[in-house]
Amino acid sequence: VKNHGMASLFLDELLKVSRQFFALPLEEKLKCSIAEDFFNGYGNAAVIAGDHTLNWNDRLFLTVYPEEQRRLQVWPQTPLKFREVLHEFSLSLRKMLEVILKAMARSLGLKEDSFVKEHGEQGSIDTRFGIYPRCSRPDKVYGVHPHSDRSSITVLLSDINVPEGLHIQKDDQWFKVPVIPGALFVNLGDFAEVMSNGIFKSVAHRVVTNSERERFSVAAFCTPEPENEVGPINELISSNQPQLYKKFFALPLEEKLNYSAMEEDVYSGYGNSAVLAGAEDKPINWNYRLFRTVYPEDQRKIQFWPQKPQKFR
Ligand SMILES: O=C(O)CCC(=O)C(=O)O
Ligand SMILES: [Fe+2]
Repeated sequence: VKNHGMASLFLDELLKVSRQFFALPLEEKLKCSIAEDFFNGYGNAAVIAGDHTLNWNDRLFLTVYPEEQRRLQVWPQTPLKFREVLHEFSLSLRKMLEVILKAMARSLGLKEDSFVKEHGEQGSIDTRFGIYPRCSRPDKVYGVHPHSDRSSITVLLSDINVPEGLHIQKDDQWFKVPVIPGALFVNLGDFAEVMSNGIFKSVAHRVVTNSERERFSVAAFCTPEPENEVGPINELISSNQPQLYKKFFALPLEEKLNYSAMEEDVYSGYGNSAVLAGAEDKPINWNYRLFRTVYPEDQRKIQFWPQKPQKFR
């Protein structure tokens, strides 16, 4: 995407503060270590060996929107301009997100604000600053494994000094994403696929490593409000286009009960959270939930994972 309202000089500045942050001594970076939410902050991507190739990068995650969810205690104080630049980036991202969601809706003949509404005013924007160090065995090691993003859209700024890094998959083939100075790359994520009832595809992508130069990137993941159980827009469901994605919590109770919490493992499963009345001034919990252990993989109880909606697993 070009003409996104962010000047080239500003994007250069964004990559510059990112480079400067990662160039700090480790003790300095560790001041921004992952916060108590296990998400915001500095850390490296999980390196899970086994028979998998590794992820080879360092990253700094910072939620920028809604503003009250910022955890400023892990926002870098050096370089000095970091916070200001990130704040400005967040304002531009908000505008860009709205323009893109509206354009996506129009392109499907929907009311302009269909996706904006599904997304909600308080949808989150999480930024991820990443560095992929030089790697002597690019044949063995990914920067990031093939995956799709959980976002509705992801906005990506790539290092203009490194012509190759990100690949996307189409028709079982991998394609290099070109790096165009001044442009941003927009990836559709899982929520775009769900909202559009499968018309938009959540694109599989990966990052390869490089033995010659390190690479930087800044990604911004835009995700619907967590309280919204997002589903396909009604107008996109018809007899020709059956609903591909259902809302788990909207399923009939009998169906949800197929995934009830299990006696031998009360943690994994669907059920409502304990309503502990007791002391009169304590509020009670009022929600439904489905717990499943996902890792380690050999502890998954796959027989109790929902088979509907089809994409759940
Ligand atoms: O660094 C990139 O080019 C993309 C990273 C990515 O796909 C991710 O963090 O989800
Ligand atoms: Fe991604």
